[in-house]
Amino acid sequence: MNLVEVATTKPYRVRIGSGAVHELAGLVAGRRAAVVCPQTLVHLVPRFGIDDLVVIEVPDAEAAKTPEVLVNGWRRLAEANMTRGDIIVGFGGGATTDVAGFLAATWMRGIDVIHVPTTVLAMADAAIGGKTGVNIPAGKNLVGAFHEPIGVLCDTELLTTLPAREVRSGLAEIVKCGFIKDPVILDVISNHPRLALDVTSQTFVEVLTRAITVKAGVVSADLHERTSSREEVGRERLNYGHTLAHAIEAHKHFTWRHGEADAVGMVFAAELSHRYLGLSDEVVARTRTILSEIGLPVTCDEIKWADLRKTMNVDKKTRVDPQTGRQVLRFVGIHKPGQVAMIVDPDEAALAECYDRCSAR
Ligand SMILES: NC(=O)c1ccc[n+]([C@@H]2O[C@H](COP(=O)([O-])OP(=O)(O)OC[C@H]3O[C@@H](n4cnc5c(N)ncnc54)[C@H](O)[C@@H]3O)[C@@H](O)[C@H]2O)c1
Ligand SMILES: O=C(O)C(=O)C[C@@H](O)[C@H](O)[C@H](O)COP(=O)(O)O
Ligand SMILES: [Zn+2]
Repeated sequence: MNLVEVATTKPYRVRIGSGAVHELAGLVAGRRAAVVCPQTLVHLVPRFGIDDLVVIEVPDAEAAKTPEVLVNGWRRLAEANMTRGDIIVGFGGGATTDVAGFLAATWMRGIDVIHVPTTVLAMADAAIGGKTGVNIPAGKNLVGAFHEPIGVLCDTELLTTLPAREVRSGLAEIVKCGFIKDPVILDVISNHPRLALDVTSQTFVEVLTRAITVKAGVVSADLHERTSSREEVGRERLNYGHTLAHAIEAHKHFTWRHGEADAVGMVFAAELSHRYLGLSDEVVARTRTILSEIGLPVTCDEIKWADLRKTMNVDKKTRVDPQTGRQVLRFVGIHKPGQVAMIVDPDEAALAECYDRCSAR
C-alpha cells in the first residue's frame, strides 16, 4: 500500500492500493456514518464491513452536482438524526465526492468526511484537497466550500469495473500534474501508454501515486488558493487547462467527461503558453501527442468561440480591473513542464487564434 500525507493544518493520509477500502471501519472508529453514493455503486457498500450505515443515494455523474440534490441530502441527514459526531463517506467518482464533501461542509456547519473514490479521476484529484461543491446554471462549481476529508482510501480494486473512457478521462488530470509539477509522469506515460491505462499495472499505480503526491504538495502549500502572482502560483496551478475545459463541459451539457474537456483545455493552455511564456514548439506538440496516445481528444468542434469566451467570464480566476471595471481573464500557463506562471489579460485576438488551433472546424 502506498501512503501520501496531505500536510495541511489538519493533516490526513491518502492510502493507495488494493484493499484500501478495508481501512474504512478503522477510520470511522465506531461513529455513525452516512454513505453518499450513486445508485450504480450501492451494491459495493457491504464491502465496508460497517453495521451502522445510512445510505444516501445520489444521481449518477454530473447530475449529482445540483442544489436540489443537496436539499435532498440535508433532508436525509435530518431523517437519520445525524449529529456533529457522525461522519459522511463520499463513495464514487468526483461528482459524488464533490457533493458528499459539500454536504459534510454544511451539515451542522461541518462534520467529518472520508472519501473512498472509485474513479481514476477522483483518486488522482477530486477526493483530495477539500474543494467541494455543485454547479448552477451560471457555471460549473460556482457554489461550494473548502472542506478537507480526514482520510482518503484509493482502493485500486474498485477501478476494475471502470469503463475505459473513464480511465482515460482520469489520466488527463494525471497528465496535468506532469505538466504543472512532475514531468517524470509525462516520461512514464509516453514510454508506456498502454500500461498507464491498465489499472492493474504497477505503471498505473506509479503515475497515480505521483499525481496524488503533486496534488498533496500543492494543496498543503496553498489550501485556499490565495497565493497568486504572475510567477508565484499556488493552488491555481491545478487549474491548468480548466478555464476552457469548464466552458466546454457546460456547452456540451456535460456529455463530455471532465478529463476530456481538460485535455482540449491543456492543448489550448499550451498554445497560449507558447505565445506568452515562450513554451517551446516541441512541448506544445508533445501535449497533443501524449494526450492522443492515451485516447483523449485534442480538438473540440461545434462550439462557437464567442459562446465559450462569454462563459469563461465566470471562471474563478477572473478578476475585475479596479480602474476600468473590466473583467480580466487569468490563465494558468507553463514556461516549461514543471514551471508554471499566470497569463494575465491576454489579447482577445490571441485567445481566438489559440482556440482556432484546437478547434476541429
Ligand atoms: N474537487 C476537486 O478538486 C475536483 C477535482 C477534479 C474534478 N472534480 C470534479 O469531478 C467530477 C468528475 O469526476 P469523475 O470523472 O470521477 O466523474 P463521475 O463522478 O461523474 O463518475 C464517472 C462515471 O463513472 C461511474 N463510476 C464511478 N465509479 C465506478 C466504478 N468503480 N465502476 C464503474 N463505474 C464507475 C459513475 O457512475 C459515473 O457514471 C467533475 O464534476 C469535476 O468537476 C473535482
Ligand atoms: O483542486 C483544485 O484546486 C483544482 O483546481 C483541481 C481541478 O482538477 C478540479 O477540476 C477542480 O474542481 C476545479 O476547481 P474550480 O475551482 O476551478 O471550480
Ligand atoms: Zn479538474
